[in-house]
Amino acid sequence: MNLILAFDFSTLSLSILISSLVFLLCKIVYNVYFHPLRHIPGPKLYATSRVPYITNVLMGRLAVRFHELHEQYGPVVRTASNEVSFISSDAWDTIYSRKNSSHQEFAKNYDKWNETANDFSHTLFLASKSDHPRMRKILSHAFSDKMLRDHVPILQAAIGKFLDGIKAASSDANGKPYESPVDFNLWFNLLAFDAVSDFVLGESFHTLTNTRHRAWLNNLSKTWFFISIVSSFKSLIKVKDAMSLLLPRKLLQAYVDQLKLVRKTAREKLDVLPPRPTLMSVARTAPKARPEDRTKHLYLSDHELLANAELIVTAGTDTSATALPATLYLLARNPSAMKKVTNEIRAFHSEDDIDFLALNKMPYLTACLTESLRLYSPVPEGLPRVVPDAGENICGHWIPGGVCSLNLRLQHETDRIQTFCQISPFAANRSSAHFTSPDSFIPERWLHDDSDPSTSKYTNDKTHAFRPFSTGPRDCIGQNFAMTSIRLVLSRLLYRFDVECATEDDWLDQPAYLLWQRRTLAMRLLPASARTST
Ligand code: HEM
Repeated sequence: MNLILAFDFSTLSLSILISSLVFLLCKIVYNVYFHPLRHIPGPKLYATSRVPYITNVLMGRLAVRFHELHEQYGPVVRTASNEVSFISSDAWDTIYSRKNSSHQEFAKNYDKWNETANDFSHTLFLASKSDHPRMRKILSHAFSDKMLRDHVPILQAAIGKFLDGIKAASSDANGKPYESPVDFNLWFNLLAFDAVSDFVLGESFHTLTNTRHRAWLNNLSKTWFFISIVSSFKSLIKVKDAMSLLLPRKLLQAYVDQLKLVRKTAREKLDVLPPRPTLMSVARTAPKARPEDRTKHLYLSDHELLANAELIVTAGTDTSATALPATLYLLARNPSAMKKVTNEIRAFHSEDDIDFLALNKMPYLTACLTESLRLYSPVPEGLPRVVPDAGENICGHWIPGGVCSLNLRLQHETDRIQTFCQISPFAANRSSAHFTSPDSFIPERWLHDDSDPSTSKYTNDKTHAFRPFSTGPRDCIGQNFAMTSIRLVLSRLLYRFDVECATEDDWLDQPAYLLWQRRTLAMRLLPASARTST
């Protein structure tokens, strides 16, 4: 009897195993040879399933791998069974700017992102097609030119603390400055966090001068790592509460606690009229100033305002905190660019002259920052979108909307497997089809100076494919804030100090999990006078 049972059990297990393998094989054969995306160029391995894609996510190599695939297969590549990656300027317009046959927005993949972070579903970043325009309209008041100009003095005060902080950090045990390397990755992170939180909440966490909240910044980049992993798994298998299942409890707790701190501070600001406008106060008072908007539902609920305050502190900090060290590092590695930019900056009579308007007189600095955003886009990975159900023609390729698994007739909407498309800013910006010498730091390519023969070989660069802040209705709302603050920081830093790399390490070579996992950037600080300006 036992023998019969054992036989039955092993036969059953074997049958299940064989059927699963046959099913898997059929699925692979279907995906590669019969799937509607079968004509899209790309490696067969990537067409089989999402597994190769997720393997790259796990290794932190997704952006780099996309770049390699585009170099090999051209501007359109099938990167997973149901996903296609693009890099061209036309693709940016079709996917992100609604310049497509139906003028439809390609939706974000809400399933993938939801649950991955505290309350992001109530923010601009994950707002549905119907909620997004309302939120964006209200919050864009806070990113107006006037707001930005009014915020500059606050930013300048934070930059002053940053400059004092790095000088102190360069001191040896006896307090003698310029003796020890400074970790610019850390210091730029502190500055970005203090500056953005002051802009959003009207209160800085003073991490530049106080070590109390610094642990959070560390946790933040670790959290991007987990959000990236969890969201990729969610695209493979549907798991509920994936974040808390997969994230180590201690890390999840640290992250949630700190967001609570931002949330608590934001909540205290809800009904306080601050002495100067902040993002929260502007977003809060905009509908009151225009009562007619209430009828059009142009307001943010308290819950939405708090969730957005958290999002913007988080999104604004880590992106700016990547662009700053990357630009400084690239300048330090390229002495002729460093010399040109310091000459431009030090042409000002005094550091006090470097203000909002002065930035217009620094075209070479702007070109250096732009070139750094090209080489080392702070958001390197793809910005995935769902192809509308009716399908769309993207760059001459018909990309169908959701298809049914194994092409069986759809019985239920849930049988539909969505098709995704995306552009990875890193792959678009490093493409040899777009840029001459794509891996070199050449700020001159952005200057378009016809009288300078050294720039003429870059005139054919396809600069429209370069969109580090994305494009269309969901592009980066903080891009002017970022460009202004980064240039102010770098110009005052390079006015006061010379900076040199303290290691031979290639700092740009680091993994990315949604954002780059930045490591220590050790640099030597010297007084500016040590450098000749000719
Ligand atoms: C160099 C710095 C920055 C870069 C490269 C950058 C890049 C981007 C990109 C590519 C997106 C689109 C994401 C997507 O479509 O999935 C985005 C969205 C966003 N960014 Fe930035 N960002 C930067 C700085 C900032 C700053 C300083 C803030 C705020 C203070 C900010 C706030 C946001 C917000 C709220 C969104 C969502 C916008 C929406 O969905 O309407 N970013 N950013």
